[in-house]
Amino acid sequence: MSHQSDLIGTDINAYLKQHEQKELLRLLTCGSVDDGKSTLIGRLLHDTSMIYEDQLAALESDSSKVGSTGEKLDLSLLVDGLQAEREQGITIDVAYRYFSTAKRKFIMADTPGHEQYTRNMATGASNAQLAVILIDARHGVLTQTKRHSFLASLLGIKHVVVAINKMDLVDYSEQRFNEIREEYQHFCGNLGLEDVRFVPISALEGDNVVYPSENMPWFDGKPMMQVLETVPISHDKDFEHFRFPVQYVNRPNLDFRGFCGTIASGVVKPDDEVVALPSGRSTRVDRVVTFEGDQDEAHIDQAVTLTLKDEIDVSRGDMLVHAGNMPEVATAFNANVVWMTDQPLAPGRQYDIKQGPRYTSGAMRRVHYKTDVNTLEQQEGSELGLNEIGLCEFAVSHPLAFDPYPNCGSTGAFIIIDRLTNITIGAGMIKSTASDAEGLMNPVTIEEWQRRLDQKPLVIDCGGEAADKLATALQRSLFDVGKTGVVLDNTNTDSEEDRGSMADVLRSQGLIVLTAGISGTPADYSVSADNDAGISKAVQELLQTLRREQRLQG
Ligand SMILES: Nc1nc2c(ncn2[C@@H]2O[C@H](COP(=O)(O)OP(=O)(O)OP(=O)(O)O)[C@@H](O)[C@H]2O)c(=O)[nH]1
Repeated sequence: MSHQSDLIGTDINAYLKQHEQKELLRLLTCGSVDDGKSTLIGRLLHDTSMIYEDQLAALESDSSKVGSTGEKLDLSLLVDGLQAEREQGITIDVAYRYFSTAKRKFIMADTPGHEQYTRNMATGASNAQLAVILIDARHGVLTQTKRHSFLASLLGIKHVVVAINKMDLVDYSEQRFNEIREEYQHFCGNLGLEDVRFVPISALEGDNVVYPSENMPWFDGKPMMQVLETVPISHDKDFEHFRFPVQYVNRPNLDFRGFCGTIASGVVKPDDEVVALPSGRSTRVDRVVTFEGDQDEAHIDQAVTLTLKDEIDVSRGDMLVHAGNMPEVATAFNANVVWMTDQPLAPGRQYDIKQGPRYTSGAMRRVHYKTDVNTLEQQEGSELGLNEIGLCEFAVSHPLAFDPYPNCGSTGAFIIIDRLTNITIGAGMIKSTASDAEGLMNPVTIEEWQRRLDQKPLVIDCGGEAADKLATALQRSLFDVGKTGVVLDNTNTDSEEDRGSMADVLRSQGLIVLTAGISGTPADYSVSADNDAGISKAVQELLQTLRREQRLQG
């Protein structure tokens, strides 16, 4: 390789340490056919001297034989693996390229741009922090540009670099650059992209890719590589909301029981009060154990083992969170779904759902709307076909603890798996909790409910500021001990009288009815909470009361 740190020759350990500590940026490149994506990637690798000497020699020889750039190096030939696949018509996947500069490490996902590869782009984008959206300066903003930008916003990518390429073919015109920038800003206004930067480049000539362009003195921004090296990504991390999905319970002997996983967000310290979800049981952290020994603190992205002060029941897939800082917990939710297989996502069909280490089964209840990826218009529909995207409502058989996807990508995302083939057929991003009460009408869960109609009937009135959340938390805890609850909230019925009679009907069927902040329902129990900490306490107290009165076994 032409360039490398001098440290490699003198102190390899110091070099490795330095490399390990560099910040990692995951990025995605998207562009339409012939926008110059391959040339840009080749140019980035070439100008940062990330090409080995023998690769360079092969590139020179290939360029003279099959290149499309005359005398010049055809840098697009460097990344032709993907193109070769395409010519042969075999499955196009996401190609990942790894490179580094003195400042950062990069993992670049290179995805094909055509609409039929929407699912590939979703895969490549799923953990990207930045998207490079390529525009051909001659053509301006195209349908594909809009589709790529929509997907980037849907998948929660916070930083977008709009690279306006082939500036050499428009005489490096400032006016053309400004036109395209305004056009893009006009349509992306609705997408909620937080950080959008524009760079005029020529991938072929190397203008503003790694080095500032002498041909565009009017541009006072940074060349693309400098943007990639300096975009502030550490602020994107959430150190506030502690979420620890348990990946494995480590019990090497009778004296040690640790919960292993990677911290999805937030910070944890010994003695922190934590709640295990979905059970709602609370305790304190005893130790934060790592390969390097016990730590005083661990934070997002670190793989750790936590031990707890009390022997509470926590299994793989459960989540530990701080008391007073709870995620949503629900068996029904609304999520944006990208569908990735030929057989459509249809209501009522059973799928496996995997959210982090948690597996459950579930079904889609209804499509709220589908989004046309080209026009961004919302359309009606009852199913999602291959490469379609829509907001759908799901019901799952085990309560999931999650945050809305824009708040926490790790806990708000899930994949949908075909039960027979075990293949991932969809990707979902949770938007909000959906009403569990509607599950009563759902053919998928009715059997489950009938199986559980053995409990003594009761109605619990959940009041206070956090009535809805309290009802949902209680429902989840009841479900966990093998009972089924139904939440009646304001939206289910219009009048108090209707609510009263609906509660009676449900009760007569043996279901536990939870009413959230509504009056007029004769209740057996009344619980109240105003905040997350109150909810956890109220749930515990009610469960204890029900157990004491032998209305709830176990
Ligand atoms: N003049 C000029 N030509 C460019 C520039 N960037 C790329 N090209 C040319 O545009 C053509 C397409 O470039 P590629 O890099 O293969 O484009 P791509 O987007 O990767 O295309 P696909 O792989 O087909 O999706 C090639 O002939 C490139 O040499 C540029 O900045 N200026």
